[in-house]
Amino acid sequence: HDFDYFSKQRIPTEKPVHHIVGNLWNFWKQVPLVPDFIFLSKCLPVLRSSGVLVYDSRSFEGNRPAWNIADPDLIREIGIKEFDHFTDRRIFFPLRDPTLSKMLVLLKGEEWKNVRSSVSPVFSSGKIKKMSLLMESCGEALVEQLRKAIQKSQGVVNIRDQFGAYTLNVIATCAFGTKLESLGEENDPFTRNARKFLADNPVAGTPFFIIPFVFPSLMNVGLNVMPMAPLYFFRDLIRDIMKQRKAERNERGDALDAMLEQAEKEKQEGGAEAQIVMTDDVITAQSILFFGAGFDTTAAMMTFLTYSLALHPDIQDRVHQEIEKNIQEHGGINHEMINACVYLEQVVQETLRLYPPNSRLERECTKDCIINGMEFKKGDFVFIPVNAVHSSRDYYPDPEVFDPERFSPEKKSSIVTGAFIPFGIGPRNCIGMRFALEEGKLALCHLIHSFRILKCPETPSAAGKERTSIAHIASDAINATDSKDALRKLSGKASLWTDHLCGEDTACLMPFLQVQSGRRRVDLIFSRKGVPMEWAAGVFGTVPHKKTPVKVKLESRL
Ligand code: HEM
Repeated sequence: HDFDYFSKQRIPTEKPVHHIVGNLWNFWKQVPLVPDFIFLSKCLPVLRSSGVLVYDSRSFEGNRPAWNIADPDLIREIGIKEFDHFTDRRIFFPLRDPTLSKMLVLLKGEEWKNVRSSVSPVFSSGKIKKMSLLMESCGEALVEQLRKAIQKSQGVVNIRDQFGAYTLNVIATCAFGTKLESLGEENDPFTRNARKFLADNPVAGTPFFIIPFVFPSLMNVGLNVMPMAPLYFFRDLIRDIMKQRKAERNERGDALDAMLEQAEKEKQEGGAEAQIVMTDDVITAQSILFFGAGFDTTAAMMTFLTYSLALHPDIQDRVHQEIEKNIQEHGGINHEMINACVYLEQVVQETLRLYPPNSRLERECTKDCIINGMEFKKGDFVFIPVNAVHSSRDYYPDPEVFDPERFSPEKKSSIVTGAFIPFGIGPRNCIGMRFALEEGKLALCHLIHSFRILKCPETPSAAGKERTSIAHIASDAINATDSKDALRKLSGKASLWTDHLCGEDTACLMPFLQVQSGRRRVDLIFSRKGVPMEWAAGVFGTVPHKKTPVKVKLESRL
């Protein structure tokens, strides 16, 4: 491997920490990575001028070079214009099961392209409208569930859990064609397996977790760090439901129906077995994937939106008024009604900007190419730090402020393409975006129509402030005279990842520290300083988690 790969292109590079595993060693051992801070402070001016931060990720990702791209122009080049050179993502955990390995996220090249275009019609606006009818009952069930919950706790609820149960119910209904009678009931096999499937990977935080990063080939020869039992449970469940569906031919209007319909269409159009993309295996794998990809992300969006409304009663009042007006006009909470809520859409967008559920986009270079004078080689990784881009002053004035006006019809067009990427970018963006927005907005309309959301003593301190207070620590550290020592003290055992770094903005540095460092120790470091923490899922970034309750008070409006 050419360790001067980036320096030859006059791009600053981070020095590797360990010859084989690099910084991943630190990720596991949770040792301080002070040089990272110094490296980053050197990079900042470069980053500011070019919008690109690059480091030799020999240290992070085995011996593969990785680019960190924070500049919207380049993000557009890679995500859209030069997509043919960046079609794939790295596969963390290859699944050898012939069915499960067909999940979109595990596919590359032509196979991905074929499955993606076959699955896309499942999320067409017509199909979403049908699924919306199924979601409506889940929204009503959520309100019921919340009413029960507030009776027990003087109105104070952990909305994260509540929304988790709701998204589980929606997926059960819309992807698995089954209904959860009792939201999230623990002894129900579906819920039990779902929890296992969506829980922390037990291997995370142990040395085994770095294996797929450093020795990906071992994963291909049978080593597995994923708990497989729940995946097999869902695989078998879907197969049974599919058999039943085919036999009964009774249409429910869910994603499974849409996929079966697509399979039928391909059979009629293509004829030969070999031309059918939407096979039973592909359908089964996607159903499970929708579950994994859509559960935490959507619950996060809903959690942070509700939380933001608790902190901003004026914004809440405006959303509420709009909802009531549209309920009147459209005869209830439904697909047409939520689409008429323009301000709600702004609030959703701003939530996704300030709290993007996926903090990193990833691409793998599939063909050598030169973009803006930079040489990308086949096999290079490209990382796009979503949170960093969304928190950059260059694209958002006062980025730490929750301000839905940024997305008003008048101002929206001035947002730079490539600087708002909560659902990714280009042909490999989130296939479930419309689904997520529909399910999220439906439930939020039910929630806001039925309850007033209030801040209470249990509510974590303001999200905006949280960032600011963390930013203070960061700027103290960066301005400290003996920076090395100050940083050592500050960082404790934190290792640094670049996902949340942007420009010279120290405020952005810290969420990245907060989020992307080994979780246990960072929790510790910040909680000792009285700084509230979001739960951090190691390399995967911030995802809402039951370990960090977000409590608000709900007061019935009806
Ligand atoms: C607020 C909720 C959600 C957010 C913020 C979100 C975000 C994302 C992001 C950032 C990506 C990567 C895109 C890229 O690399 O350019 C992605 C991919 C994906 N998402 Fe979502 N997602 C959400 C909900 C959902 C839902 C509900 C589903 C399914 C029903 C879903 C299914 C997928 C799938 C299958 C992919 C992989 C697409 C591919 O590789 O072709 N997501 N999502």
